[in-house]
Amino acid sequence: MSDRPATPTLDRVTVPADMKVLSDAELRRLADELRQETISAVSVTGGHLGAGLGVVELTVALHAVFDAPRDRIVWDVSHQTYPHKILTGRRDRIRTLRQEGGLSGFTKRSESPYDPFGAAHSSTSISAALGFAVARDLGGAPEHGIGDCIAVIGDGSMSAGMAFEALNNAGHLGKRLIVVLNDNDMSIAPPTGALSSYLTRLYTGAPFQELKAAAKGAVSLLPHPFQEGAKRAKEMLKGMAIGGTLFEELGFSYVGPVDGHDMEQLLSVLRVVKARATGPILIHAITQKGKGYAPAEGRADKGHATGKFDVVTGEQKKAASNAPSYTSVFARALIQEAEADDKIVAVTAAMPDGTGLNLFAERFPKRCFDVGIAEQHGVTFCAGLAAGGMKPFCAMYSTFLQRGYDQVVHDVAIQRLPVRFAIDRAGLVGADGATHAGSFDIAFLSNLPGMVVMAAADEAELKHMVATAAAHDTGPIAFRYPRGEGVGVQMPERGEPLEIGKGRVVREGERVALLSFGTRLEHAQQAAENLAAKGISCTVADARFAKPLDHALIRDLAAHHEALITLEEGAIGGFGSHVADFLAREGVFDRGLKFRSMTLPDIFIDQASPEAMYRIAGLSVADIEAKVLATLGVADLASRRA
Ligand SMILES: Cc1ncc(C[n+]2csc(CCOP(=O)(O)OP(=O)(O)O)c2C)c(N)n1
Ligand SMILES: CC(=O)[C@@H](O)[C@H](O)COP(=O)(O)O
Ligand SMILES: [Mg+2]
Repeated sequence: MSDRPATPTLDRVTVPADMKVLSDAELRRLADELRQETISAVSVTGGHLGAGLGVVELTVALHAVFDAPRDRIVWDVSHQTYPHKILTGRRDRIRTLRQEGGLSGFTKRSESPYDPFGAAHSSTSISAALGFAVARDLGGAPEHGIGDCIAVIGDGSMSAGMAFEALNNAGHLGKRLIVVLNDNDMSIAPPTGALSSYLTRLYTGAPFQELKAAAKGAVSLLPHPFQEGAKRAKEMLKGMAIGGTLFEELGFSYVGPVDGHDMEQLLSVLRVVKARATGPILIHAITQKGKGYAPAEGRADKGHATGKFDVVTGEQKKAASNAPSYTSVFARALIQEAEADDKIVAVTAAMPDGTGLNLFAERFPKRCFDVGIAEQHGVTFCAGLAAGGMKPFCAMYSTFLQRGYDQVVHDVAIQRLPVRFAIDRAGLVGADGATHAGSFDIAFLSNLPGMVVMAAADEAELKHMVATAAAHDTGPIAFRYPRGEGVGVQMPERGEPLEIGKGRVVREGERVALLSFGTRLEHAQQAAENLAAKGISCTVADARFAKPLDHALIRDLAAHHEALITLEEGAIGGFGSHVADFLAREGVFDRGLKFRSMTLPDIFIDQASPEAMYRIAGLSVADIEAKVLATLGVADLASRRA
């Protein structure tokens, strides 16, 4: 008969308090079951798999030793928190991850008291945990108090400036603060940079190997009662500390490296740290991304993110599409331009695959730079490259470019340097939700003097915009395009530079002008078609530029239509606002033009399918039709939305 209990250990744990009665052996079993449950859940939802699998033991050990939610465990990025969610009262909803109305794929304060801080962008955890520690010492949260403050940060996220700003401040303040460096030697892609090499040296150096072996040997020699106890842990900890690390120079005690999959080691070290830490302490845990699931371990990205998959084979279920992705169109167009111009270089901040620059790097390894998770540096690095006579394409997701905004203003725009911003994931992105939506770039770029801001209406337009950016040497220029596949239009052989500040009319009509900026054009055309069937004739135009605006086109549309409606997949304050401002200055409203702008609403939209998000945003075809009808005051103002 097996000595395995009939009830899985995981079924006995709803919240971390349930783990306090488990033995170390049971905690080990819990970790195994948690790993299987994580794989099973992600197989039906899709999402971030590899990072969570790599921290299963760490998650169990942290919750076993510390007392969340009083102790604040702050997960960096938080794409690795599915196991944490399962152990903190959310197992019954774990198969709703990243779906509309379901659990977020990241930590979220409104979702659970066990998520003390929301994240999704990287490298914020040490700052936030330090904030909690200082609040604790100043008597914040008097109802329940604040206990230990723990940041769990990956090696990739540690490369960002923000993480070092926080270490610098924490080392100076000297508060009791625990940082767990979860080092799996991976970012989304293999990590680049000198810090990554340094971390690798810390755990591959001979002294560590000897210490690790010694610690392991010591465990088996100890009498049984000590094996799970603090005494052995204390000894182990003493043996494993290596002096003189960068972290110690910054004022942290450094513990490690520890094997982040060895529950014995983890529990021992965490218990001692809990019992003895006085100031800031960094625990260096070595883990493996995708651990325990062969298909993830075997993939180049270690199962970083996945669609729904078959658990047995690891095979992903893919939606069929004939159109190329915008990302791949951008990458191929840039390669074409770079073949003709050796001054073109490309920069990514740790997103080579996501931005398509992996393809560029294969073709031009010396002209492609992955700067790590360092958007601020990436932007200013591009400014330097441009000042030095190169033609840099700074390829970033809209949401991550937010982090480099001061650099866009101060280092690029004010100096009028010709940095080309290729802005991927512009607009709503689906399952990653509000943290990853590219909502603000039109607004935050279009208000900068001298900046050219374009949006591609389809993949052919994107190709032309890459060519336009390559040819534009007199100042900064940006072009935005969304996540996912293009419209399926005929692709030109080569991109042709567009005339700066010139839009185009794609459908001639009479009563209403729909002026679109970006990929809403397809929906505007569909709405115009539907409205034509109802006897309402619409002109549809593609603005192409939010800056400079095509004044002649806008004047013409305003002069010859009863109503003008702008469309964009961006927050208020962007294209529509600039058009409205222009029309107001021209006095057009005084002459009775009916003007409306359709933008993203003034809310953060949670995760959902892209279609649902457009519905929530009020930017679907039906919404456009309803807006036209309501603007004209036509009887069938069926929709409540308009
Ligand atoms: C500011 C910012 N830039 C880029 C990203 C995209 N991103 C998400 S996870 C990740 C890799 C993080 O690596 P690491 O911290 O080592 O965690 P791991 O996935 O290896 O567990 C990146 C680049 C992000 N979330 N935030
Ligand atoms: C956690 C994170 O920031 C990335 O993994 C992001 O989810 C990638 O998004 P894409 O799938 O759009 O590349
Ligand atoms: Mg990592």
